[in-house]
Amino acid sequence: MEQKLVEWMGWSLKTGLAAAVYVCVCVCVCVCLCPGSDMFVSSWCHNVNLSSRNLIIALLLCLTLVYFSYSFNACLLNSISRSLQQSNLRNLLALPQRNDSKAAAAAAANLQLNLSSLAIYNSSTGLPLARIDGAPKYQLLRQQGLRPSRHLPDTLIIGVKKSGTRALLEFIRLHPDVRAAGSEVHFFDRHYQRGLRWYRHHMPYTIEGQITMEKTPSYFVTKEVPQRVYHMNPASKLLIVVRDPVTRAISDYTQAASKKADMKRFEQLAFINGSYSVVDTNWGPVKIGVYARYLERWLLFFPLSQLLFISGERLIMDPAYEIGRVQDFLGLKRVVTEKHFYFNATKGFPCLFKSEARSTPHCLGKTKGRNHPHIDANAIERLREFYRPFNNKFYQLTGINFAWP
Ligand SMILES: Nc1ncnc2c1ncn2[C@@H]1O[C@H](COP(=O)(O)OS(=O)(=O)O)[C@@H](OP(=O)(O)O)[C@H]1O
Repeated sequence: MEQKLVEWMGWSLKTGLAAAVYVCVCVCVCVCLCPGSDMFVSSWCHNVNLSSRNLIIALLLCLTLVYFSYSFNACLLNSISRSLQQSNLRNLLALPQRNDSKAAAAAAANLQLNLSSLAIYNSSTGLPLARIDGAPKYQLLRQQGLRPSRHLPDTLIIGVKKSGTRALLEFIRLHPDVRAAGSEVHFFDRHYQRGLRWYRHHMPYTIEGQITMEKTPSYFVTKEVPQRVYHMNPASKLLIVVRDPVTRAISDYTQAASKKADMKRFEQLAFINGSYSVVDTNWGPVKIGVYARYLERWLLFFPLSQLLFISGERLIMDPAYEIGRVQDFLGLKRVVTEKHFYFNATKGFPCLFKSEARSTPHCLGKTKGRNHPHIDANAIERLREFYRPFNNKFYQLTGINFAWP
């Protein structure tokens, strides 16, 4: 709608200016040709002889004719070319009917044309209206009458940090009906005061029928977030990747240690007083693993049916299985299957044959799937003991036994 208005304004301005210039020229010429006119130009005009005046009148008539025939033909050609483009696109996408946007999205994705960014152009001025990331499919779909626009997310990957949230996002966004914000937006925990308009602006362009997704793992553990998400959309779908809390804590620590050279050992930070008897439940990497505690807050606002729990361990062992569950949960056709994945023995993780961003086989970045430091087996055992009752509570709340040791 906004775009239409801008296009219309551009067109009116252009036409208005042309008309104004044209009227000015006509008025000047008429004043010149009017015998006995006492306007300020008349003295100059009286110097023009009669045959020249006739010539000027003929010229003016010709100009008027050219102007009108140009406007008419431009209009005609425009509408012919638009209908040709539309029928070409329909053939290209083999759409069953004009408004079948889901089929359009899927077919367009099958075109597999890769451009990292593209601009939407104003059809009359030729100037870019907005830059969008995506592929030429959006330009084609726009010509088809399906205008890409930004929407607030319908689905959020809310956590849990270091459980495989990036892998989940990269895998699910292979689906042509899923479009996701590339980086973590942190709207509900850090930027909430900026408002929903700001948030929407950080979302990718989608067409009707596509799901908008965002992942920020800290949402799961931030107190205010469940209520805020509920206020945005009580029907939001929430994806939660969980992993054995002990491995998760070590992964969290490994990431922190990679940024700080003089970081204490994991065992020193996870326990109070240097012995393995008292677990430091205030230390972030340990605290986050008490999943049941955070889940209870979410369940105050959302029914279990709107939450899907994904096993971080299974996402590594059998990504197609977990992605299959996610597609079912989101009401999507199972498009992402085992054909999309291969196991990279060097990395030790599943990788992708191709994705929206790259058409060659690739793995997640080097910050995903790091080598963990050696941790004392007694410390690990003590932590397992600590988490056991919380894990059982979590199994009870979710109705899933993740079988963590
Ligand atoms: N396919 C694939 N490739 C690489 N890594 C994978 C994959 N699937 C899951 N994982 C696990 O994801 C862990 C990182 O989790 P997150 O993406 O949630 O981390 S973050 O919270 O966004 O920082 C990461 O943790 P670390 O092994 O500690 O690096 C991985 O174990």
